[in-house]
Amino acid sequence: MAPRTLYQKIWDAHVVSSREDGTSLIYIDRHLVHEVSSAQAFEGLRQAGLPVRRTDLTLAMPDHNVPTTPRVDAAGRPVPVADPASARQLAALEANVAQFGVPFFTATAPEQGIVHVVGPEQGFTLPGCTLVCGDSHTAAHGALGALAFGIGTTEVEHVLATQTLRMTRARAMEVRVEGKLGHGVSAKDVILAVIARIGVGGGIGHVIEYRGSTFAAMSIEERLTVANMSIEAGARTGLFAPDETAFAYLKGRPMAPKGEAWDRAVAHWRTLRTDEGAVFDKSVTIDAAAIAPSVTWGTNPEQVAPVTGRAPRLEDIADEARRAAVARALDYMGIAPGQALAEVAVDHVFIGSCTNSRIEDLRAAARVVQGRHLSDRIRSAIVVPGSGLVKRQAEAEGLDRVFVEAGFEWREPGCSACLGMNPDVIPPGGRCASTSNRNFVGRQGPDARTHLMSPAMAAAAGVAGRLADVREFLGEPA
Ligand SMILES: CC(C)[C@H](C(=O)O)[C@@H](O)C(=O)O
Ligand code: SF4
Repeated sequence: MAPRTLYQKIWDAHVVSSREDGTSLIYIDRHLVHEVSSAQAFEGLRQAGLPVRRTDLTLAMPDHNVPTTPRVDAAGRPVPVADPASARQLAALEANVAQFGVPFFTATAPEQGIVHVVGPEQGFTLPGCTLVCGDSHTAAHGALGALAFGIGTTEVEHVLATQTLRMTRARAMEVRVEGKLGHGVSAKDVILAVIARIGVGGGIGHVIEYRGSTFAAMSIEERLTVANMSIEAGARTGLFAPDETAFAYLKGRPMAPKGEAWDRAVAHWRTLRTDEGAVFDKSVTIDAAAIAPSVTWGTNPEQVAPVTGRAPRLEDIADEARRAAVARALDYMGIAPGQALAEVAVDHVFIGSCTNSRIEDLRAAARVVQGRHLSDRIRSAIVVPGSGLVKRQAEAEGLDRVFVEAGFEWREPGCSACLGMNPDVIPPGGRCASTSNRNFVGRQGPDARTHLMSPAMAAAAGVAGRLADVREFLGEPA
């Protein structure tokens, strides 16, 4: 057989049938469900009189709309959700999972959290599986070697009913990063550098495989950050070949295989790598040493620069359309062309989202704020763990105290200020140092301004009251 990429191998293993028109029916091994993209899908099943075909391969939880303030009162009673639209959507999910028998973590379950944090954490996400969710950041699960796609509500219904999905084959792209990352440089800086290089359309039509020594040295949590943002480069999804790091991460997780089944699974997972000589349709290589702690200055994730740098000067941009787009972005962001980024004052901090709300993210942020306090300029600063288990772990390590003593609020798990679908909204004109993945116009609230960065950088921005270089807050490199 001709040498194949990892993507081809997982795809080939899941084709149920192929059509002349180039589409294939793909078997889906795992389906994550949240409240925003599932209501119509369940309604469709109801109308067609269909059950959920494989409830055992489906897992649901609320994440987008749940408030991140306490969910039970002092007497242990659930606190009602104030926003009527959110309350309706959350109630609909609860009713649907009950009617169709779908496994469910309620808003007060210790395991509840953002689907993309909970899936890997529970061992629901496994190497070589196909995984879907009605959510664009499903690409995250590629960190464990799952072929993971964000899908629309109609497709959610199709998967619920049939456990299959009709898809066209993508092209394969290789993104290589080689070498050791510099002091204070995180996985978030790496994926922002990748997007800066290939552009927000650079991955269109492709599945990205992340390769090279820098990625091989990353933990699963760091890989989750990288794979998560594949979609921000336009890619269909992102993938890492599962390795010893992935197996060690998964071993003993509640939903991972056990005993002999584990040994068989690992033996299979070891075959899941791109063969020598397999050809990628596109390939880029980035030198790890060239990546700096970075912040976005604009309104898409490719508009990013080292924090020591400046916003672009319009006269340096030859292309007229690009110049106009940059001018519009800077105008929205309230940043002058050529302005030094470290001069930009910040008034909100958000540490959370499926990109950066895992335990390692919280540790990295806590390391920066330990013994320090938020600047007087900061109007709101929240830390939102990605799941109840992350929250509990952080509390066991005393990280909640570190954040609270520094002036942060310590919250319940959910999507929170990543997008304005719940009470955690940045006010108009507010400027937020955010560990999320999208800095689009109005993403965190109408007229709110978002600067994407790593957890350590967001912590540094909170302490400084401006965009700040985390290296000034860390000790000398070890
Ligand atoms: C609400 C949901 C469907 C949406 C998505 O598809 O990604 C959200 O998670 C986002 O990040 O914008
Ligand atoms: S945390 Fe943000 S990006 Fe992730 S699923 Fe929620 S809203 Fe989407």
